[in-house]
Amino acid sequence: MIPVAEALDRLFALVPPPREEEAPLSGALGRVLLRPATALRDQPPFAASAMDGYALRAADARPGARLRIVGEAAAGRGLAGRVGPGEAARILTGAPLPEGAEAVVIQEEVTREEGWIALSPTAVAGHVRPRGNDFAAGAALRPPRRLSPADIALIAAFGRSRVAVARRPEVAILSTGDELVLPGEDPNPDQIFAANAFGLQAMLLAEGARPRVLPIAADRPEALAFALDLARGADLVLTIGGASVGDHDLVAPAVRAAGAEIDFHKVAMRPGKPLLAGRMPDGAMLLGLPGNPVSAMVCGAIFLRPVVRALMGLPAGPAPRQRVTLAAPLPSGGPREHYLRGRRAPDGTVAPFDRQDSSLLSVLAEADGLIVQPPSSPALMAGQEVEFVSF
Ligand SMILES: Nc1nc2c(c(=O)[nH]1)N[C@H]1C(S)=C(S)[C@@H](COP(=O)(O)OP(=O)(O)OC[C@H]3O[C@@H](n4cnc5c(N)ncnc54)[C@H](O)[C@@H]3O)O[C@H]1N2
Ligand code: MOO
Repeated sequence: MIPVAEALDRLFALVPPPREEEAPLSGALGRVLLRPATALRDQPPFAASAMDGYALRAADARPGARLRIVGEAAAGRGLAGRVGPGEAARILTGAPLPEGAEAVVIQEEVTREEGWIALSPTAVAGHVRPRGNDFAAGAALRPPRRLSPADIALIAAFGRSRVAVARRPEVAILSTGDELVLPGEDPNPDQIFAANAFGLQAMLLAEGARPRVLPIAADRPEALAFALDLARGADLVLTIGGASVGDHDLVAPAVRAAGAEIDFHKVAMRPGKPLLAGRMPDGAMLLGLPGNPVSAMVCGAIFLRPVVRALMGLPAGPAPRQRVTLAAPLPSGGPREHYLRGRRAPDGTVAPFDRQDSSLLSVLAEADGLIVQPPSSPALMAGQEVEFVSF
């Protein structure tokens, strides 16, 4: 058994460098930028009005001034002429400031007569956005960066329709076990519904990966060999179940028979001990998760998600942890790092659930995250600080 941190380092060592592709902006959300996205020109590309009103010379912006209207500047349709002394131009928000004009007075602060305006005593001139106010030509968003909706708006404003991002990794998900049927199927009395593949599929979708759920493989070497064949082409092969020491735990022998190199098998964590990692003969990463549903989801949060983030082009790093205060005591821990399902109270303290069995998805669904109790930890009292991996 190796410690969790070492297992994670060894997994990151198996992650191939991200593969680059060009994505249209409509397909860029949540992807990781691999090259700088740069602005084609200044924004705004001209001094622009921030308000609807009248453009004038700064020297004419005196309360009570009477100015002759010489034309109109609208967004997308500037005024060809110029604004001279004693003159003003009708201007609308986003329009280029006409030549000669230096400021804008909002329309609420003028009185209009045919062809003329008079500035009110309280009129204040201003309301101009200088050229390049938002960004200058050549301004860049730099990698690595997971693209947010705001980032995509900015890149569009840069004038770019495509961005260089990491390809979404394809993850083949293989559930194993004679006892499993798909939700919607009619199980025998000794069967259960396969749950883990769908929880992990959701986790992968949330990270931006492309999960591919394979048919469930029965506990027979031929069935596993066939299913592993179907996984070809994936960047990561994720198996579920069959990782432990039982008579029907066939995943390790099956992946070996398929030509995989196993890097490690067993991690000092609870739940999640029978974790398996390696590389398939075609170079794909291999991650074998334990079958117990909570074990699979905990390994998903602690190992799969960080690995997928690295495959997506983000820097390698563990699931973020926060320090939180325990709302209830914890008994002393065993030699494995313990990830206890916990609930956060409104005051920010975290309480472990009483029932921590690794088969309890009903508890996991109510949990806000995992309390991390280090290996061989003494009993902890309420009020003590612990690390917490938030969902
Ligand atoms: N003698 C020992 N027995 C076990 C050990 C051990 O060290 N010595 N480890 C235990 C631990 S810890 C775990 S975790 C489990 C994991 O074993 P496997 O990875 O081989 O998982 P399975 O035996 O295939 O299944 C365990 C459990 O989970 C259910 N399961 C499996 N796949 C799914 C799925 N896709 N959706 C929902 N539920 C699933 C399965 O029916 C079993 O109930 O081994 C312990 N045993
Ligand atoms: O490690 Mo198992 O994953 O404790 O239930």
